[in-house]
Amino acid sequence: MSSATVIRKALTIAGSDSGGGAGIQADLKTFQELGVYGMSAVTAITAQNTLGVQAVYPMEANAVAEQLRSIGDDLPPDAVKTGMLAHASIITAVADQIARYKLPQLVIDPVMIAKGGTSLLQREALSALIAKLIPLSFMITPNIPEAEVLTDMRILSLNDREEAARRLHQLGSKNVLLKGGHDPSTRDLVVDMLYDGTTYRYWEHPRIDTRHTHGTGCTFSAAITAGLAQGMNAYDAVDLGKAFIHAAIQHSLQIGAGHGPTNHFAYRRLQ
Ligand SMILES: Nc1ncnc2c1ncn2[C@@H]1O[C@H](COP(=O)(O)OP(=O)(O)OP(=O)(O)O)[C@@H](O)[C@H]1O
Ligand SMILES: Cc1ncc(COP(=O)(O)O)c(N)n1
Repeated sequence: MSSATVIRKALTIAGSDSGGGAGIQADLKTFQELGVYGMSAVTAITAQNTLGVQAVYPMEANAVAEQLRSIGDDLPPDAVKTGMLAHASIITAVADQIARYKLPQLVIDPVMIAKGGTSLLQREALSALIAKLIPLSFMITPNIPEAEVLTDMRILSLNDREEAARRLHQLGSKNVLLKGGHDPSTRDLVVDMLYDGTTYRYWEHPRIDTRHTHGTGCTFSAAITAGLAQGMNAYDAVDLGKAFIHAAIQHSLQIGAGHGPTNHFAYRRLQ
């Protein structure tokens, strides 16, 4: 690498997954695979493996703020993503530091519940997410259940999705990416939708028949963040994210006795 090479930097603000398939670990692996320097602010430590979440230890909000100050003072990122935020106090600290350092290109993955059912966000934290963080975001990437909670509506059809995307856009996110992994109505396909306030764009992929999908949402939003850090627009970053997550699910890893992780090596090996 020549000394003139520009190093793009991406920051993840998320929980640690000891099993390495989701959270901070998935994000940093994804940044690395996509050629972006990865940084992290840890919001919670989870004891977790492919069988589920055994314990959750949220950080103190001030510990999260201090990590963000260390990064903001010296290593300004080109794009930022949030994952598990656990508590309202952590959300407030994150929003304050993002505003203070004017951190750009914020992608919010509004993580609420782990695949096994463990809550990763206190119910009372929702109003802080909506009032403080979403208005700062460049993109929000809810799955269908998360979008239902944030918009207070049922999403049963593609028309409902468009209505939910409009409501999320009104909350202040410039781009809304509604993920279709949890939509049973599309059966053999997974359909993701991006709304920028004007246009709805769709990505359709064959649904891969696997139970090894631990960390799909984290990995996908990290790949989008890596694309944004490299200067891509919203559409191109989502396109990159889709290619990355599809390859990672197609070649997902059968490790552990439960739901294995996606394969972060797969995209680059296929290039
Ligand atoms: N079985 C599958 N086959 C192909 N693509 C999938 C499959 N499941 C999910 N995806 C894709 O993976 C990405 C993440 O989608 P998903 O809806 O699972 O997010 P998520 O529920 O937030 O993930 P997580 O449960 O890890 O938080 C989306 O682009 C979605 O279309
Ligand atoms: C620290 C952390 N962050 C996010 C998830 C969501 O991932 P999944 O829904 O695949 O369990 C998780 N399980 N753990």
